[in-house]
Amino acid sequence: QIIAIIRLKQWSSSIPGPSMWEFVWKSRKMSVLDKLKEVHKQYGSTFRIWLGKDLFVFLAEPEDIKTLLSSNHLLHKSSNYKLLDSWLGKGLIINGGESWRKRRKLLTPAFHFSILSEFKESMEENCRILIQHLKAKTNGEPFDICPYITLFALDVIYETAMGLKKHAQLQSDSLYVKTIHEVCHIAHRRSFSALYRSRTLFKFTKLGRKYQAGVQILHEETERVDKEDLSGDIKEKRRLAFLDMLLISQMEGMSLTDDEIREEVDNFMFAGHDTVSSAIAFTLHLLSQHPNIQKQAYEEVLAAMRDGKESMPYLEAVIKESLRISAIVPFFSRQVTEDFKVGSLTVPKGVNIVVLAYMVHRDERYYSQPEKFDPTRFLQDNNDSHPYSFVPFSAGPRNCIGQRFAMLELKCALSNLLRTFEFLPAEGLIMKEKTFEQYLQTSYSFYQHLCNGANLWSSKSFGMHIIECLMKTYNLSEFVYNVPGRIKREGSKIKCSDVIFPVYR
Ligand code: HEM
Repeated sequence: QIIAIIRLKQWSSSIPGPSMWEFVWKSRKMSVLDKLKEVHKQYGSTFRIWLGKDLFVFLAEPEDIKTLLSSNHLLHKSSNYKLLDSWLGKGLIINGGESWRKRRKLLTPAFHFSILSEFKESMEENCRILIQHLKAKTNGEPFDICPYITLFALDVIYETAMGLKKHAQLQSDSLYVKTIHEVCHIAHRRSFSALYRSRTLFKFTKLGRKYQAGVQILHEETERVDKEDLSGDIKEKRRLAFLDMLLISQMEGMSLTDDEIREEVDNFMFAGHDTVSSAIAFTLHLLSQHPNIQKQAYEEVLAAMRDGKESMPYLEAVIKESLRISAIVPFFSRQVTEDFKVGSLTVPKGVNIVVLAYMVHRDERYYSQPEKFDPTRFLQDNNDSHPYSFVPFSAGPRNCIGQRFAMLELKCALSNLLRTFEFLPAEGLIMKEKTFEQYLQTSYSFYQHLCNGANLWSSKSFGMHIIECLMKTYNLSEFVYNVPGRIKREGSKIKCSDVIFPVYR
């Protein structure tokens, strides 16, 4: 292995990129995405970063991305994904090669559009619950809408994956709901920490033990539903779910074992809730900042309801533009298992290649004023665009299997929410990305001290009080906050992910 690493070191010396020290040290002070943006600016659209013994080559050129994603040979995920294997096993997300191909073939019919319509009822019903909760909060005070949306998305995926109602929205203190949040947070933290990335060391840390205990709780829940489903014990059950389809295929002699089925359901639970809830939150956030766009979307939603039409092209463009700017999955990667030619590079076995969707979506050749939120980009026929300059769901054989499901859920949630509420930005807060991330780093302990047990955004006056204190302490002339989903500090009560002020229409 040492010889292989030395060879890769030699090969990578001709590719520009920062040293690991420079990257890790500097990204301590800013978000990883901002750091990648900076590296991209400095070194160009192909650059490399060594993280420990792993070499990552980043691509942000649509033509290179096309070569990579459309390959039928490059089907293995990078070493990064292994951090999740104790939870997700050999499910679709991290599995590779022939084993992945077999499972993907089995699971694809479960996402056929005729089956997806079965899930619409569950989405609508959960939207009604979400709206009831938000109505109760619209008393003139700004509040963080994110936790409500997360619970909504969790209920939808739980119901559609397992066929049962979780009622996360009604019982947010349930063990399963808490655990899934905790495990997601730990997995996120782990991927950016040199200490926690080591499997052996992680196991012995407090966080590692917490993670393992959480994974066990999640596995037990999926196994319980799986067994009950097999024995026909579930009284409450009434909807067809992904799990049923997997069980039917098992009965019909397809070769998925009980454990494999459990793994796939865990994968849907993971891939299907945080992505969708972040996308809804981002979109509402952007709409709250752009009242004219919100108005146009609202009018289209009303007209569609009046005319009994399903099609809402403007709302769809809003969603796409939001997915472009936010890039909910900002990068994803593959491991090269045999020499692979991409652009002018012949990438040797063992290298991880990363698609930097976040930067591709900001390529000025395809998106003029890329930071501007402008849904009309997706309404015009743009012959100059490149099909691989928009890859929120990835593309090619390993694209997102849940893409249609996600779009259906996004349209359902956003049309219902827009029909009922107007979303306003919280007063006094200006959105700027970078500064706040840097700012959080420096003021973390101060936040902990101030927030001490309270939800930062639970009341406007408390939020404003904290902001004033921070501004005074750090001698700042303006307070800025990040886009939703980017900043979620664990352990503290900081929740600046989405401060939106909904007004009941
Ligand atoms: C806005 C919402 C979503 C976004 C932006 C999104 C994005 C993505 C992306 C970029 C990938 C490729 C990741 C990679 O190559 O590492 C992916 C894969 C995947 N997604 Fe999604 N996703 C969304 C929602 C969903 C939903 C709702 C489900 C399930 C119901 C789902 C299930 C999966 C699965 C199972 C994979 C792995 C597919 C494979 O490798 O064969 N996703 N998603």
